[in-house]
Amino acid sequence: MENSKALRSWLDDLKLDHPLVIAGPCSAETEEQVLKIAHELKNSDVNYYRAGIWKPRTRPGNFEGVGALGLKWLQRVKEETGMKTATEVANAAHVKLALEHDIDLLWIGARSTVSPFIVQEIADALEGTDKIVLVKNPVNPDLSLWLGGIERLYTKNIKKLGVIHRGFSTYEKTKYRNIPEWQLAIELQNKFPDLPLICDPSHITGRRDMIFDVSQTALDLNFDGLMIETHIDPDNAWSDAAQQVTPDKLKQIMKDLIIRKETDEEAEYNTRLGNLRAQIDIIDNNLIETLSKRMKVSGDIGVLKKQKNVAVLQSKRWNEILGKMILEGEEKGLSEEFVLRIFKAIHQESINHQEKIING
Ligand SMILES: O=C(O)C(=O)C[C@]1(C(=O)O)C=C[C@@H](O)C=C1
Repeated sequence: MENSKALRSWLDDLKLDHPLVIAGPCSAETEEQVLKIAHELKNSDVNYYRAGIWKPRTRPGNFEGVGALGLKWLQRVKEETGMKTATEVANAAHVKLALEHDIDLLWIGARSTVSPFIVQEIADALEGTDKIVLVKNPVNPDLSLWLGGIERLYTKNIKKLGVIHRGFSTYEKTKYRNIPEWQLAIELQNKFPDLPLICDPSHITGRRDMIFDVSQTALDLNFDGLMIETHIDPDNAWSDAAQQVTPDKLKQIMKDLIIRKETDEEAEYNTRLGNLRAQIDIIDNNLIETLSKRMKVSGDIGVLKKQKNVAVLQSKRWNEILGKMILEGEEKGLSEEFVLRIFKAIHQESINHQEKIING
């Protein structure tokens, strides 16, 4: 699959003057709940009304969705409010039912994207559809697997495609439910600049008080839209209560978000930007120069260690360096997380370099 302008034509055809918004409850619970939220969202920026009908839960015994019955409720939403509808599908049977109920947008969840068998089954069932199909990232940060999902759909002549970034699972405790790893989304944009890219801040944060900030970051990174879980009574939602917002809160978020343009043609802006970018170019060259010098010294240490038969990894020395650099970084306004990432990468490269020397 190659990038092409045609990939974003379904989005362009909507002629929106704001980011695409997909909102609605995590799960359809009752007909009344689904309709009540929908009516609250009717005259807002929401383009697609979402509701989970089949819910993949981490452990059995939790609410697993109302099933096909909920699709009828979504049909009523469309009839009564005019909003288009969206739901998650996870197998061929779901696809069949969703198409029979004229759901406008289907998405493949993170736990399905990890399995090429499931994605293929869904792609086969959707062959040639003119519905919009979005693929959430797999739970693990694997860009090829994510794009593989899109390619399986594309090969089945499904042309209204897009991706949803919902963050990645991690064993580490972080402030996020699923860490954003924005770098992956940036890489994806580099490969497929015209593939519509939606952010799901609800699953990234797992907490409603962080949704605005993550949404703003997404827009600053040129995302095309947002999927935000919205519930009339979030605290008493049957699933993912902590991350849902009320319809009023959603409207406020949409109002407060700043939408920035991709670039500006004004001459003074471009001159100043050009000057600053020239500075960045020089600094980047110096960084490479410095890193290469460091690697040469590391190589000399490797030669020395080889002569004396000493192990490559020296944890005590390494921890001293890390501690010092974190403090140094802090003084210079660099976050601990950033310093750790950079120096871990440098250390790994230094080890690889010495390994080659010692075993060469
Ligand atoms: O100090 C050493 O012994 C080195 O080999 C250098 C270095 C580094 O790159 O800073 C590399 C590997 C060791 O684990 C510790 C530090």
